[in-house]
Amino acid sequence: MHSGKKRMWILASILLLAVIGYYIYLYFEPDPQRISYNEFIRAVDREKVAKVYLDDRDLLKGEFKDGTEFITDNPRKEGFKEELLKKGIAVDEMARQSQIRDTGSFLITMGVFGGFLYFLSTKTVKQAQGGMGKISSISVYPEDDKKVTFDDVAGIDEARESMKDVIDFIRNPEKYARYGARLPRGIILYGPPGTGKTLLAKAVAGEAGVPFYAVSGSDFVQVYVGVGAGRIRDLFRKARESGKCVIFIDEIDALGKKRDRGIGGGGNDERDQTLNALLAEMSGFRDNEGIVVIGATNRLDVLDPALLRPGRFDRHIEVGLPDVKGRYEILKLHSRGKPLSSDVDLYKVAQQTVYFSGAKLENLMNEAAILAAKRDSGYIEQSDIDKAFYIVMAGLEKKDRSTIHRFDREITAFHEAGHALVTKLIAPEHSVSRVTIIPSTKGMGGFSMNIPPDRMYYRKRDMENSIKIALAGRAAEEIVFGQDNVTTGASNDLERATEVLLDMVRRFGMGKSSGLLNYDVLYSNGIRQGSDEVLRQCRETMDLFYEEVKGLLIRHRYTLEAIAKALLEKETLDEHELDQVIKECNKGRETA
Ligand SMILES: Nc1ncnc2c1ncn2[C@@H]1O[C@H](COP(=O)(O)OP(=O)(O)OP(=O)(O)O)[C@@H](O)[C@H]1O
Ligand SMILES: [Zn+2]
Repeated sequence: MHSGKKRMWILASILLLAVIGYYIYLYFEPDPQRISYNEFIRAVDREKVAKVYLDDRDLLKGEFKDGTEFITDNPRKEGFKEELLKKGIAVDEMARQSQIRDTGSFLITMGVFGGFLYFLSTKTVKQAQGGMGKISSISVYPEDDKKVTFDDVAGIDEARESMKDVIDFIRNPEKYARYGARLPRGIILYGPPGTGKTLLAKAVAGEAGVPFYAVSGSDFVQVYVGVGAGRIRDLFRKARESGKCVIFIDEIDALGKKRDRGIGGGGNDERDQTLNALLAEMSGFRDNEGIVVIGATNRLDVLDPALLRPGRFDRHIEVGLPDVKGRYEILKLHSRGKPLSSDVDLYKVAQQTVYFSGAKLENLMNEAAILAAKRDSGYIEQSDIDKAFYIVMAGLEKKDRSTIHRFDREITAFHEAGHALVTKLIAPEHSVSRVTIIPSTKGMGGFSMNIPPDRMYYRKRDMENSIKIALAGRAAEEIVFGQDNVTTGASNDLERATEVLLDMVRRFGMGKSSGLLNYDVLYSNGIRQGSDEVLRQCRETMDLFYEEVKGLLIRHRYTLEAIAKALLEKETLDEHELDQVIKECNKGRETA
């Protein structure tokens, strides 16, 4: 929006200047003298006329050989042009000035021209934002919205510290040159979406007080060979003109993906050219230039090694999901300027938002603020944050719950009860901070918030448990409602379970018969034979786990039903309430 407005203003100023300029020109230009047709004929005979502008209007304009202009009546007769030409007079049928003279048509011309300019600029900006236009140049503007500093970045302290050096490099490149230090030219920030990579890059520019140029890698991948490379050169030329600066390339994997070494790995010419252009531009920096290129990607391991070599993007900084303390800091930051009621405990919110990225946390506080504003009671309360939590997790709560089929509610209750109960039984170190059957517009029936303890490494057991917990929803459905009544509600669960299992077998050497090989490495070297074995192993293990979970739930069916019943009643259970239900059941069993 911002830059669009700016463009409009620039456009308007150009038009205004052009109109003013035109009138000044009119004012100073001597009026051509009006001569009669006879005078004109005489002048022609005496070979005084150099040029005639011919069209089919009443008057025609011409130039004498001494450069002065005249106007006379246009005879509009056939053969007139030929007569003139025979006498050595130039005839111009484009009717240059006479047309432009006409201010109306002049304005139209300018309008069209301006519109064209405007069209061009919007188009290129769209491209910079991820469009797929095919114009060879790319427009980048240093972003001039509110300056971002390190104060705007919270909860990712390590990444922030690493970036502090970079600011000093940009500010004092001479200092480092004096010591013969090679400056980092390229830095890769990698980590999950929404963790603040863009924010961090912006903050570096903000702190160093230099312009920030942002593009996306996908803008450079074009259909036509050579276009992307041209754009890279454009970008760097622009950046160099401004001296010191930060160039940010989001989604750098789009142009620097590993080349496929597998069967038929011909590669992609266009992408290679673009990548080569980027590398060439980067090695073209002088060390004291103070230009730093920051690339961002979700995965470091997919990048072409050529990109990561020394002298290129040789600094790799992880920007991970924030831990509890980090989440707390981010929540505090995004509560600035928001009136929080005294019942809000941000630390508790931080505890309940495991796996939330900075972007999600920002979103959470924003949704809470919107809810509070709708209520208009002066403060954001804990209940607003709770509601916002569901909105962020699963889209808006469905307004009209009465329309939900009773059967749906029941099956959801058992599904979620299954997840919760199996967690409590096999992985008591997890906390189950919420279980709910409140449906969402995104179609998720309900969910349970399952928080594994923060650990550096995960044991095989932990991974197996997370698979079993994921399978428990479907298992509960099957036990209670029968095999024919299981629902599609488990699709996310199965996806997650499959991912974990595949990782175990393929990457971590945890499969029973698949050995310690890393199958990703095998595949990327063109060895494909193992995949049947991996698949067989995965299926076998999954079936085994599923039977195990079913057995577990059958043995604890009484508790399962109790949890489901409590869910149907209250819709949401927190950890304490869940523990309470389970305890009651155990007591009942002992006395019975
Ligand atoms: N560490 C953080 N501290 C404060 N705010 C954050 C943080 N991380 C994310 N945010 C908020 O989320 C928004 C989006 O983050 P940003 O665009 O920087 O993420 P990203 O890692 O670049 O994501 P993507 O990989 O999707 O491009 C930021 O503008 C900010 O409001
Ligand atoms: Zn589930």
